[in-house]
Amino acid sequence: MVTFTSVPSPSSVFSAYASLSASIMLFQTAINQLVPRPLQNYISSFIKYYFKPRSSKLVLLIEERDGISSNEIYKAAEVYLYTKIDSNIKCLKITKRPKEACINIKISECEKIVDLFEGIKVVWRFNSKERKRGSSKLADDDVSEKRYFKLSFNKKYKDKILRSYVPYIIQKSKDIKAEEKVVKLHTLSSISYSPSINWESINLEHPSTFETLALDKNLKQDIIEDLDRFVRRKDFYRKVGKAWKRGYLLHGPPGTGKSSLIAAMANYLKFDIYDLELAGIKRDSDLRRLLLRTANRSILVIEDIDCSVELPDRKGSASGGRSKDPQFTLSGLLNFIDGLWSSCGDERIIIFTSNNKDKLDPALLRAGRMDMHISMSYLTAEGFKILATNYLNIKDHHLRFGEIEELIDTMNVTPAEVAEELMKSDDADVSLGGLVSFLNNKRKKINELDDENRDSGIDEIDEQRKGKKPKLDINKDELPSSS
Ligand SMILES: Nc1ncnc2c1ncn2[C@@H]1O[C@H](COP(=O)(O)OP(=O)(O)OP(=O)(O)O)[C@@H](O)[C@H]1O
Ligand SMILES: [Mg+2]
Repeated sequence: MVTFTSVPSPSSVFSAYASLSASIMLFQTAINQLVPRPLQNYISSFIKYYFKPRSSKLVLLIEERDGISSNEIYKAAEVYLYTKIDSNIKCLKITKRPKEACINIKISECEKIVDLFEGIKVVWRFNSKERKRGSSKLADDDVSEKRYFKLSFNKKYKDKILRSYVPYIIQKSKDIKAEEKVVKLHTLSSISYSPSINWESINLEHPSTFETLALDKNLKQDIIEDLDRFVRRKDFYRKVGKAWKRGYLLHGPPGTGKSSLIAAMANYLKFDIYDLELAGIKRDSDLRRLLLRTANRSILVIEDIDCSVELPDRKGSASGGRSKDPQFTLSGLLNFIDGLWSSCGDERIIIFTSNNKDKLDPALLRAGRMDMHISMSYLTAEGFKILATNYLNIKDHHLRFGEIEELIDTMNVTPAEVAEELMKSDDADVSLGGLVSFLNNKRKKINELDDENRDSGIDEIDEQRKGKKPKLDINKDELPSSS
């Protein structure tokens, strides 16, 4: 809640005010004898109102609470002002609640913070008043504190401050909080056969980011742009009547970075991950409950979707306890998710991963289902350089890069295989030497296999083993472009 108060400006107007008050008193004495009392009062208040000196300052009172609900502007100001604490401040308040991890630092009552917004000077002060709740018979500790900020500035900027500065502070505090947010990984609780299957969470400590991912740089750029577009399109989704969600299908051989990409996306957006292991779910009611308990601004992940839906105990066998239920199919699951998501929840991302796109249910591949199909391919020379920077801190070039890049270009090797070699020693020369041996051995094995195939009359050498990289397969099922 914001309230306005006019405040007399101290020095310049004070003397004028004093002499004016004296004249008013003289005038009052003179008319005291002539004019009846009620009329006197009226005239006096009329004169005081019109001759009172006007202040150029306006103060906004920003109270912590508005009735029983909290005041968003107050909370935002607390977060924002923390970033404005500088060396001029001499007195700060620090607090820490028992369950909090870090110390909260706030400005204290004796301090003021001066801020500049588009050339306008504003001054912030913090105030608090103790007040007893209810009757005077209450115990001493039943005292509440009324806390508020006073934001003062020249009143000619009232509109600018209300229309631009206050929204700016709210947005800024949201950005600061988003930056500080710790991303969580939610997994199904270990008592998987209990009827009360639920999510449990830990901090996602996966360090993967888009910088550390060994991926084609155009593909990386495409993914980042797609995510950015998605999060800023709230109004657009509403306008076209689509649920604000986005689906990605990541497919590619094991060790090409599908899980690492999911972690990078979560770290980039600061979205929590819900890792839904379908094998742990026995009842549709559990699935529905779990999905309903996922939060907004989150990523729902179903890994190895081609395997998950073919579990024997999901097919209605007695052991699965679903013998009378209709078969649990992928399309059923997708419809279920679609239905729930269309009716509740905002800013949701769903990601399916698969090692084999050919095995996938057509329901998943049909147009409009997954918005973006991302093929995670084998390592390229460009990707190798990213891994060398990550693991060995080599930023420019190394003597062994030439032969390594040549080998990588002629065979399918996963980033995971190369990463494992690069971790074997802190010494770059030793690690890269080990990698060259590993790649040469792999090359030799591929050649031997090719020879065997040729001898047994198989002309057509499998493209994968021959060394061709799968092409990037970005199947964007884009929404119409927004204005
Ligand atoms: N593209 C990549 N960029 C950087 N590191 C990678 C990449 N791919 C794999 N790695 C490394 O290999 C490890 C395994 O990769 P990840 O688990 O992401 O592969 P995956 O495709 O999910 O494999 P799977 O199909 O077996 O689940 C990662 O922890 C990471 O160290
Ligand atoms: Mg994985």
